Amino acid sequence: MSTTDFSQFPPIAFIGGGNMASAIIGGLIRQGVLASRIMVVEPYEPQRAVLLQQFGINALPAADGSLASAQVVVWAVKPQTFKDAAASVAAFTGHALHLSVAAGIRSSSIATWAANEHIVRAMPNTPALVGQGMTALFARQGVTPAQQALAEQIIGTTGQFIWVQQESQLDAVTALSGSGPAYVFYFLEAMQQAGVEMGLPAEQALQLAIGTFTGASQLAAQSSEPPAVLRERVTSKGGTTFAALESMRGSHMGAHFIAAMKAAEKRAVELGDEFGA
Ligand SMILES: NC(=O)C1=CN([C@@H]2O[C@H](COP(=O)(O)OP(=O)(O)OC[C@H]3O[C@@H](n4cnc5c(N)ncnc54)[C@H](OP(=O)(O)O)[C@@H]3O)[C@@H](O)[C@H]2O)C=CC1
Ligand SMILES: O=C(O)[C@@H]1CCC=N1
Repeated sequence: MSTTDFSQFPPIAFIGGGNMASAIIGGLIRQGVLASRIMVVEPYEPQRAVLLQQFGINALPAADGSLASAQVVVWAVKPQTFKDAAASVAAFTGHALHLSVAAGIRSSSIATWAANEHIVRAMPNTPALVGQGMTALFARQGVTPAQQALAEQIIGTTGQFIWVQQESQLDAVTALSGSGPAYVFYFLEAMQQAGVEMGLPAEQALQLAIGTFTGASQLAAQSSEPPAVLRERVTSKGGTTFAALESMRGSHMGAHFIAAMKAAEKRAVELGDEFGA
C-alpha cells in the first residue's frame, strides 16, 4: 500500500466508539479512508447514532464475524472494560494488528486476551480531534516493521507521534501528554477567572488566555532556546511577571504540579495492575 493512498486502507475495526475512537476515525476519514472500511463495536445506542450521523458508520452493538476482515483492531474502550470487551472480540481477530489506546493496560495483558503478539500501544490525546494530537507509540516484540508503519499511518492522521522504547514509559506519557490537555484547560479556566476578577469580560479573558497558550507554545516550538530562557525574556527586573512568578514560587506551584503529574503516572500503573490479565 502506498503511504498516501488512504482510499486503499485495509479494513479496520474499532472496539469502543467514544471520544478517542471518534478522534482517530475523524483523522482517517479526513485523509480519505472510506467509511465502509471502518467497523466499530459500540454497545451504547446513542453513541452509535452519533457515529452514523458524524461519519456515516453503522456501528455494531456487539462483536460478530464481520470483524474477521479487519487487518487492524483499535482498542478504544476504558481500561476497566477491556478484558470483557476482548472476551467477545478475540475469536474473530487473532490474525490482526492490535492497536490499543487504553491507559495502563499492558501489552502482555492484551497478548493474553487477544491470543496475539502483534500489539502496538498508543497514548494519544484529545487535540487529535482537530488534527493536533500528540501520541507516543510502543511496539511489542513480534510487531513487524510493516505493522509499525501501519500504526504510524493511523496515528499520523491525528497529529504528531513519537516511539518509546520501554513500555513503562507510556505511563509517564499518559501523565504528561495523555492527561495534559486537561491541565491546559485547567490553567485556561484559572486565567479566565483571574481576568474576570480583574475586570475583563469573560469572553475577552478567555480569548487572551487561549491566544497566549497558542502563541507561547508556537514560540517554544520554533525557538532554539529552552523554555527557561524564554521565561526569563518575559520577566523584566522588578516588573509584573517577576511578581507573579514569585507568588507561584512562594506557594510551591511547580512542586505541586510535578506531584500531580506523578499521581497520574501512579494511577496508570494501578490501572494496569487492577484491570490487566
Ligand atoms: N479521553 C482521553 O483524553 C484519552 C483516552 N485514552 C484512552 O482511550 C480509551 C477510551 O477513552 P474514551 O474514548 O475517552 O472513553 P469513552 O467512554 O468516550 O469511549 C469508550 C466507549 O466504549 C464503549 N464500550 C464499553 N464497553 C464496550 C464493549 N464491551 N465493547 C465495545 N465498546 C464498549 C463505551 O460505551 P459505554 O459508555 O456504554 O460504556 C464507550 O462508548 C480509554 O482506555 C482511555 O484510557 C487515551 C488517551 C486520551
Ligand atoms: O484520564 C484518563 O484515564 C485518560 C487517559 C489519558 C487521558 N484520559
